[in-house]
Amino acid sequence: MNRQQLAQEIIEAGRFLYGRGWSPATSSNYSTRLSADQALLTVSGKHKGQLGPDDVLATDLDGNSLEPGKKPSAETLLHTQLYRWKPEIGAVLHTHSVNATVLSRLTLADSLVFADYELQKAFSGVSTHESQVLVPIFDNDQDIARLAAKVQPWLDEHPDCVGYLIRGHGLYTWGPRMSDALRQVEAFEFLFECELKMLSITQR
Ligand SMILES: CSC[C@@H](O)[C@@H](O)C(=O)COP(=O)(O)O
Ligand SMILES: [Zn+2]
Repeated sequence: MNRQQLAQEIIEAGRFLYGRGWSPATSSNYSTRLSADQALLTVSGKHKGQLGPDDVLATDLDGNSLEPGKKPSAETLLHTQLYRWKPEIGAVLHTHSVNATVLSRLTLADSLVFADYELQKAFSGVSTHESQVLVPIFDNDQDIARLAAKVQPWLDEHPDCVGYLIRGHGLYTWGPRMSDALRQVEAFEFLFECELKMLSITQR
């Protein structure tokens, strides 16, 4: 796919994710792999339901902008570290849903586990509800380089990781194509909602 087509995928992802309420108030950032050593990312501060072709920019995989004049996403390093981690990753989505925000604050542990949900099979590499999907929760940090440095060892120790939460902030997930990353956002959101409903019933 050429740059124009990749940009269009980001624009359409933004319309969908904003429409579902998972990217409110200019929050979130999205990217696709542009080449072996470049990513195409959303420009910082844009309304994600109203992205246009100029609202993306190319970066190298160290997070440096290749397009002076455009401000890269504040969270660029969290995208580029994923492209460096695995060459097969082709798209990364970061969202800010109510459920991801609330569940990551309610969970006092450093991770949550999904088990016995059929929908777990929407995640790459998961073939049965009998598996366990471990999702780490990192404390939020405005210093994104410091946050990325905490995420990296987890990724290296958990090569099957399908996504992670930042506490009180949001979700990161990824896939070979944009459609895979979008499917995983939907799966996470379904499971976050189930977990919150279960908590509200069992803690009564
Ligand atoms: C509007 S608050 C959300 C931001 O602080 C940030 O977390 C975010 O997701 C968007 O940052 P951005 O620089 O636009 O990519
Ligand atoms: Zn964010």
